[in-house]
Amino acid sequence: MSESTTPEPTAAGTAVLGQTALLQTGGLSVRYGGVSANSDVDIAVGAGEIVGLIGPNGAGKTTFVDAVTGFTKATGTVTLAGERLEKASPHRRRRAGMARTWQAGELFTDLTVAQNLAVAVQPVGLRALLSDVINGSRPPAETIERALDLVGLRDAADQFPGELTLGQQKLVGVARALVGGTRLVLLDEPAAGLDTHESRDFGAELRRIAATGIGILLIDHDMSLVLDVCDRLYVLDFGKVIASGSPAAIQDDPAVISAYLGSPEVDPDAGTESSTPDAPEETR
Ligand SMILES: Nc1ncnc2c1ncn2[C@@H]1O[C@H](COP(=O)(O)OP(=O)(O)OP(=O)(O)O)[C@@H](O)[C@H]1O
Repeated sequence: MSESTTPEPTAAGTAVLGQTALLQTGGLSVRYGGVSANSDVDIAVGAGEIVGLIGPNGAGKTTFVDAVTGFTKATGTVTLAGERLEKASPHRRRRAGMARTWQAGELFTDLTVAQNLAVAVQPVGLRALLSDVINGSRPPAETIERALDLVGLRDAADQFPGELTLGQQKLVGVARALVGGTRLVLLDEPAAGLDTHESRDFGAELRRIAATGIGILLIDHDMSLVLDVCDRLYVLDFGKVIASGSPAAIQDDPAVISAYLGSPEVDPDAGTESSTPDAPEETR
């Protein structure tokens, strides 16, 4: 039982969503020694919404995912569908319906797609191991099929990752996080390495997943994917949210252009170190 059952959605979260958020963080903060990796981060994701989290390298995006999913020590609140989870273990948060992908989320090349998903949901611990030995290892077939359905890859269940396109392999990575009643998925650079065409297809699949009611938090440096597919964006810089809003509003926000969109990483023509506050169009 959590100590408090009262969610405390921030004004920002409720105002934007006009509904109770699926995920709501309140004042989430993480310190690594002298570094404030996340500082009072309030982020909301609604059911069926794709929310982007962008920012320069080292801004604290992965730290935020680690803090929400319980993989790093944080202060502040994490509420999923009204349930306070900031004190819960990563395992309990997973069971409550939140799942994540990892930046280096490679698939097992000698396992089939279905087996890659089954491995991801194998329960851990001695009791689970004993039950596996007694009952035989039976992957939950319907759950796996459903997750593959969500990413449009049901027919690929018996194929090996090497037989799939890179875009399909990335979707298998997403499917692994969708197994077993996931309501909110946090995707950490899931489209890394995809070309423009693959990235567009990948974005279309994300939209299909969100249309089923799953909330998605998307971290990616591929700005055309993020601007195209997200309903709303948050921008982190030095661990703090410096802006939030629609993709159109974010593209025109001078603070964002200065901190991120005007950087050479996104716009190689924008110069070296300095930002280009006057040139938001060039960042598209
Ligand atoms: N385990 C850790 N121990 C100490 N410092 C860390 C740790 N993880 C991250 N940091 C620091 O916290 C800050 C935020 O890092 P984080 O990886 O969250 O940024 P990011 O926005 O995800 O970056 P990128 O876009 O490069 O993935 C950085 O200064 C980083 O060096």
